[in-house]
Amino acid sequence: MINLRDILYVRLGTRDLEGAQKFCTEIVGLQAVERTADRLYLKSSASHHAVCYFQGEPGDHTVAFDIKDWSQLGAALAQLQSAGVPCGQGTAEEAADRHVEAFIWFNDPTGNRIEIVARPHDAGKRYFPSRDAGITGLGHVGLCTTDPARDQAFWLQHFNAMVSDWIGPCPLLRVNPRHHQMALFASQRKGIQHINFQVAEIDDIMKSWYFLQSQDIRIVFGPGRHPTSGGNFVYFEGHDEVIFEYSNSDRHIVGDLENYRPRQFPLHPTSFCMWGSKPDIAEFRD
Ligand SMILES: CC(C)c1ccc(C(=O)O)c(O)c1O
Ligand SMILES: [Fe+2]
Repeated sequence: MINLRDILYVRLGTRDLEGAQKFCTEIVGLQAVERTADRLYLKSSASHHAVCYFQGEPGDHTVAFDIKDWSQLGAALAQLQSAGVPCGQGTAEEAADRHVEAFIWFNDPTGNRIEIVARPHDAGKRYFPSRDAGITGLGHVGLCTTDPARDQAFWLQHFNAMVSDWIGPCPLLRVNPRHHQMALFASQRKGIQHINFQVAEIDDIMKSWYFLQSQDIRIVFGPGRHPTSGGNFVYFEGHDEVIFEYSNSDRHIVGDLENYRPRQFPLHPTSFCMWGSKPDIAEFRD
């Protein structure tokens, strides 16, 4: 069993680093901490970064988690190798690029690239954005899956992942008490469907909703409230058509875990939003 602690960063390929920087700083409210000819690092908390854009193909996505016990990184790689999972160890140069001491990578059954990180670097400077979106940190990703049941079984077999709730066949998975760090999202493709940043309160959601409209940003869902995590939310389309979500989900799964039963919500609009907002998101329309 590989014990993960939390989601740490995402890496996104882009052909337009300048556009990514403008959108993420001026619209999303992330802080650019480092920029080179082919890299852009953006932070949302005390961690060195939550998002790294690299010069490359849009759609080339990676999600990273940190491991609870860094001394178990080698054992994690051995477990994945013996199970026949495509995987490998990052080089020292690749680790430096990620601002971590060490990492391994693997592909999930859909083909999503996931990294497991040991001793990620924190930053000496606190998060200080130019736009106050109320962000408190990276919350979760919506990760595309071509077979939700298969990929759920993969995550439950190898990791400390647990199902918090299902919407239709799609599980909301957690590796710590927060409601979810990953929402497996039925799709025909691999990659990240949305990136969630947690914000402090509902006022931040509504203030951003007005702000995003004033900037002609396409709102694709919300404002609304998820019955699953309980979070208020707004989703909007960003650079390279990646969708961003702000939410203030405060549901934690704690207490008598032996008897916790994930709730099964039907594949119906009310399961996505209890206020009646309708998503304008490709995967929902298919
Ligand atoms: C629409 C997606 C899959 C979704 C559903 C529920 C929650 C939540 O409970 O917070 C999300 O964050 C989602 O992104
Ligand atoms: Fe989400």
